[in-house]
Order: sequence, then structure tokens, then C-alpha cells
Amino acid sequence: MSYGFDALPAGSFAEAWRPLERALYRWVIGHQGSTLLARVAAWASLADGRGDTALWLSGGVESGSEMPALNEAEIAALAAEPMVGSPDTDAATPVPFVLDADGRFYLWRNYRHEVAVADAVMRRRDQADAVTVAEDDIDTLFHGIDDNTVAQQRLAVRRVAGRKLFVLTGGPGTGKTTTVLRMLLMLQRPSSRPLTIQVAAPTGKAAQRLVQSLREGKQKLRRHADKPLPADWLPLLENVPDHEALTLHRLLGYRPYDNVFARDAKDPIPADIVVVDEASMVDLAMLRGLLDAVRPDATLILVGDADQLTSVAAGSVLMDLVTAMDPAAGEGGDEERAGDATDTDDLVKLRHSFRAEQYLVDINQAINAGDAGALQLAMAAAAEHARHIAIDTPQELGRQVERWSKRIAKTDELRASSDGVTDASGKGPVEAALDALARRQLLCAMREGPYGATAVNQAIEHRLRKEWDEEPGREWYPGRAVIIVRNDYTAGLFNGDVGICLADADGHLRVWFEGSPESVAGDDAQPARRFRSFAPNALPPHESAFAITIHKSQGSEYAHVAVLLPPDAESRILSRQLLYTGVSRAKRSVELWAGDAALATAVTHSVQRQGGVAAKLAQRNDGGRSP
Ligand SMILES: Nc1ncnc2c1ncn2[C@@H]1O[C@H](COP(=O)(O)OP(=O)(O)OP(=O)(O)O)[C@@H](O)[C@H]1O
Repeated sequence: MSYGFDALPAGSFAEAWRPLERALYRWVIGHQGSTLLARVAAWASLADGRGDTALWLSGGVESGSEMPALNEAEIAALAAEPMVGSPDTDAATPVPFVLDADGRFYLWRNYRHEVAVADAVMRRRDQADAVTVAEDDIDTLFHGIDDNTVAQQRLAVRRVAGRKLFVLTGGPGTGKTTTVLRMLLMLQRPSSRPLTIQVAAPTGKAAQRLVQSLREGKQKLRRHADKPLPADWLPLLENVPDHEALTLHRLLGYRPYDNVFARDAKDPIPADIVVVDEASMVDLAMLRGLLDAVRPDATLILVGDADQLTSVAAGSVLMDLVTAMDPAAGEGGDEERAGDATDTDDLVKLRHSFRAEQYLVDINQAINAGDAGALQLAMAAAAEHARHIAIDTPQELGRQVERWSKRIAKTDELRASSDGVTDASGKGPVEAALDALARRQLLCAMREGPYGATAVNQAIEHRLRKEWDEEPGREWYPGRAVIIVRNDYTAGLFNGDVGICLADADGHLRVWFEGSPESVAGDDAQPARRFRSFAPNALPPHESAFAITIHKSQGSEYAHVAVLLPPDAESRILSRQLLYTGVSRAKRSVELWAGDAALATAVTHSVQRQGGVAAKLAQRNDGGRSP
């Protein structure tokens, strides 16, 4: 038997293939697969690496893959190969690949993930209990307000009752967390026993922001000037977690060495309600794990902004769920149905933004609509709060980086002394330094290359060392901002956590991070922010954080943001979702560092990940799910 190590004819490999695809090609040939199958398998693997869960064989370039479209005879030949299964293939006897009736070609694991997700989603949707919600309760939770600004929020709170799965989406500042808090109260209301609630997010930073928002929301409910929450609701409010920030990996008990989750159907998450924020970052495999690990009788609430970048790993599950569950699909739009009390839908899209910065809302909307003209107008209307700086050359980038670096260098808080500050007393200079960092952030579309975060960080640090009179090339110096890039459960530091290096009076350096806040007893006590420090050499893998990728910024917000795009308008990386994710991190003002052509591509090019989750859900929907 040949194992495919023989010389292959020249031109067997496509240029885009990585070593993995080349190895897979040889493996297929070595196992008596045809060259056609070897080629398709390699393209499917590359598609998986780029985030698609399936390869659309008859799609050609439209499918997002460079693989030429296959004709019917080729597709039929593939289907006949022993290594290629069909949707009817018994899950207990795996085959390497699956081809479905619509011409989607899968790696086996992706196919199984999709089936499991679609089945679990439908089971959860079907198992909703009929619960009557008292309109008075909704009025109480919204302090009697019932106007257009809160119509969708009220709808979500009404509809979540009795659900085993609920999806809440909306852009920045539309009140997702505010609504989740009220949903949690409503879910607890009919229960005769205290319910266990777990909240989590894909990154440590996002989880931290979630609990912080919940904490603020709880305070607002308690202290509302006119209509504070009545006493009989307060135990339910207390029961909403506001101090423990769990990453999704942690919630699922991820075991990195085996690459499995400890929590599953046999040993589920011990919670009656599980909330996962920033769900756009959840990939297909993770959603499968989550659906498996939430008890069938528990409620899973997925919250996120479906217009944002999808997960790094394969899948676009939030978008798929929104597509499949959208009550407005084919109808007049769910705004028209907002007041319909008998509505049974389990997806709500929040649209009204509560942020004062309407100019940012307009900019975000223009990007999401793919409307370059509207973006230009919105940027102009935002006056000093939005700037487009055309950057087409490394020289121009250098000038902007220099300007940016000088602003950072003048931020005194970043160089404050941490003298006398202990982990317990944390506050003061540490809090001020971390807050100062969150005021300005440079976000890069790319990681590598002259326009990538790594190079830009180097340029900023070079400049900062000069401005701050530090030795050139010194790795650690007071004021250095770092971001953790790998979870470290022992240290309690997570991917995305940002820290600042500060020196005490003796020049000893420590890197400071914000930890979960202390929960403080008593209704009116503000939970104290908590800070922890580490010796620089004790940190888990990290990078400098003066410039980070847009991907890494997901789940974080900053007052002032600059978004840097590479000038190459042909770059695959440029997309509306990328631009929107970057720009929507800004709370006050935004700069777009981008050449005109690159910006136009980013606005107009929308990423459509290939996969079959939405189709599988639609199929199961048509199969007679009770409404
Ligand atoms: N119904 C409401 N009435 C008044 N203010 C509201 C309401 N809902 C939300 N807000 C305010 O809008 C702001 C954003 O709310 P929230 O943090 O819940 O939104 P979000 O969608 O989770 O935002 P982000 O995307 O920034 O995480 C908060 O200041 C909140 O108090």
C-alpha cells in the first residue's frame, strides 16, 4: 500500500495550502482516495482554518474558497467514495468526510458539531414551558416606563419566561446587560426556591465587564429615584451574581491537555440559568459543548452583537441562530410586533441605543449597512469626535504613530509610583493607571506586517522609551501596558486581561491587573474594585498592549479608539464585521487610520462564513416545531 509519500505530480498542491492541507492531501491519496477527494479535502481543511465549517462544492469563488466549483458528475463521484459519508451515515461509525444533499462538504467533526448543535437548539426551543407573565411585574422592572425606547427590552423580559434557550442581540449601548438583569429577575419570580445563576463570557475581560455591568444595573434598580425595586424583589436581585467573572472555558471545565470539557450532559453545569455574553465570539465546537453542559431543564441565554466579528475558530453560530430564529424573517419586522403580548418568539433584537453619543451610533449603523456614503456623512456630522486619517504609506503611519505615542507619553498616570500600594490596598495610582489605559486604544486589523499590532507596538514602545528616558530595548519599564494572551488558571489571569507595569520608590517593578471586585455586603455598599500585582517574570504569555488586534479587543470598550487598516484594498482580512467591531469599541470618539480604497473595501465587504447550521435549523423548523 502506498501512503502517499511518493512524489506527487507537479502542481498537485494549491499555493494557499498550509502544511496541514498538504499532509491531508497525501493522507487521502495514501488511503485510496481519489485525487479529486484529496483536493476537496485539502480545500475543506483550509476553509475550516479560515472559519468555515463546510465547503460549498458548487459555489466556486462565491463560496469564499479559491477552489473551482465542481460539476454534478464530480460531486456524484465524490459521494461514491468510501471515505465520504452522507447525513445518513451512522454517527457510531465515523468516516473522514461528509457530503450533504446541498453540496456542502465537511470534515467529520464539523458535521457532527453542526448536527449536535441544531438538535440541541431545537430540543431547547421545543421544551419551553407556558408561563404567564404579569404585566405589572414588567412595569415594576421598568419603573413604569413603557415607550418605544424600551419596547424591545420589555419584550425580551416577557418572552424569556419558561424558555430553555433565549437569544438577545443588539449593538453597543442598546441595554443588553440591563435587559439580562431584568430577565434574570423575571425567570426567578415564579420559582419557589432560589435559583442558581451562572454568568460567563468567552474572554476574561468580557466576563469582568459583564459582572461590572450587572453590578451597576443592580445598584440602579435598588436606588432608582422614583420607583426603586420593591422589597419582595430584592432577594431575587441579590441572587444575581455580580462578583464572579467566569470565562466560558472555565464554566465548561476545559481541560487543555485533553482538549475536552469536564462539564457535559453527564456532569452538567450546576446552574438553573446560564448567561453567556459576547456570544458572537463563541465557535461551533464551544457552542456544542455549552449546549451539552447546560441541564435540559435549565435556561441558556445567549447575548451578543451578531454584527460583530465571528469566533477565531470555525463557525458563526450567533449569526446562524439569529438567522434561524429571527421572528421578523419574511414578516413586517419585529418592531411592528413589539407590543404583541402573545408573541412566543425566543429571539429579541434590541435596537434603541441609550448612549448619549448618537454620532457613534450613526457611524456604526452606516458601517453595518455597508454604506460608504452614509459613513462619510456620519463621520462629518460627528465633527471632532470622528476623524478619517488617510494612511497609505509607512511614512504616514509613522507620523500618526508618533503623534499617538506622544499623547501616551504625556499620560502621567501611566508612570505613577506604586509606592506603598499593596494588593489589598490596590486603588489609587493603580486604578488611575488602568483607567488611563482604557481611555485610548489603538486597534489594528492585522497582527503581522508593517501595519500589524506587533510592529506598531514596537514603534510605540521605541518612542515611549525615548520620551520617558528609558534605556532603548529595555523590556520592562514603568508605564508598559501588556495584554495576557493565554489563560492561566493558577494565576487567575486570562486571555485579554490588560495590565500596567508600575515601579515603587525603590524602582521595583510589578505588573498590575484588575481582579474580580470584592463583593461587599449591604445594599448601598459599592463593591470595591480589586487589583493584583505580579512580578514581570511571573506572568503567563503576554504581549505589549499599546496596539492590539481588533480581534483581541472584542468584549472591551475604550473612550477613544483608533482603528488601523492595512492599505492593501485586496486584503482578505478587510471586512465590514472587522471594521464595525473595531469602531464599536469606542465610547466617545474614533479615528479611522485607513487609505480610502481599504476603507471602501472594509465597508462593502461582508464576511459570510460557510456552514450548514442555519440550514439545519431551518430544516428542523419546517419539520414541525411547535411555535
Ligand atoms: N431601559 C433603559 N432605561 C434607561 N437607561 C438604559 C436602559 N437600558 C440601558 N440603559 C443604559 O444604557 C447604557 C448601556 O446599557 P447596557 O450596558 O445594558 O448595554 P449593553 O448593550 O450591554 O452595552 P455594551 O454593548 O456597551 O456592553 C447604560 O448606561 C444603561 O444604564
